[in-house]
Amino acid sequence: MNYTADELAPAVQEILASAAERSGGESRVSVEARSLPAAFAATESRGRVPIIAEVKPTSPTTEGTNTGDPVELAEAMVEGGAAALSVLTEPDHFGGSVANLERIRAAVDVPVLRKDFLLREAQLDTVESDVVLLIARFLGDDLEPMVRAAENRGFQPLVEVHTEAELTAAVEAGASIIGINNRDLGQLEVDLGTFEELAPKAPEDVTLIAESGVSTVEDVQRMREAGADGLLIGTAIMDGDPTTNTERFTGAHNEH
Ligand SMILES: O=C(O)c1ccccc1NCC(=O)[C@H](O)[C@H](O)COP(=O)(O)O
Repeated sequence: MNYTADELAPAVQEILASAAERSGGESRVSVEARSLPAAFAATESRGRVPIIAEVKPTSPTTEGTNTGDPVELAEAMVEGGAAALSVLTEPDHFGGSVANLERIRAAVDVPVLRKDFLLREAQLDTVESDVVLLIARFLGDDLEPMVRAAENRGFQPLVEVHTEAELTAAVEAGASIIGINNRDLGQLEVDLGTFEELAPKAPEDVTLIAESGVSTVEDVQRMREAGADGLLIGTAIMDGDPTTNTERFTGAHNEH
């Protein structure tokens, strides 16, 4: 692993402790993934900003829980023009579930990202998705084998980074989709400057995603100007009407 527990906020320590306890799937999955880069390209060709809209019922930094039907929320985001969806499967701190992901993926035709804290190869076998999140900070030396294990099952791995060292590790692990998280998972502070600082250091041919803390159209424009091919937005889409919110972000003036 790439961290020591006392560097992490208590909520993150709890998230990782419960992730370590969760079992894997009973048999190896094999996925025919819907392409995330192709979905981004299709959205760009319509003059819209590629947004991965997140079905995020709650989180350690969100007040209350959105009890809306996850499939209805997901369909509303697709209606608003989301290029792809992110679905929390973490059950203990984000109100997510594997069942939510299965139902949503069956109901929509855009790529679906599984958002969880995966620590072991067997946990990849819990459910099918098109894209799977691998967090560099928590995988450390296991990152490269997890990237290979995900690809061997047909998943597109999205490797999440927050520092230059993690970005280097993601590139060395062969990641072709990299998410720069503006939220520091150590202390849960958000700074959009993180993406602006790291994006120029990423290889040109990587699909680059700005994650977390985006709440206004100006934030979308800022991330696009800094080089984001797409943005992952949770709270600001879940808070209010998901269709209107997604439409607003996908329609942010496209400077990219
Ligand atoms: O969102 C949290 O509170 C959180 C706390 C601890 C670990 C991870 C957390 N979020 C994970 C995410 O990556 C976000 O859900 C995602 O990037 C969307 O962020 P936002 O648009 O700020 O809701």
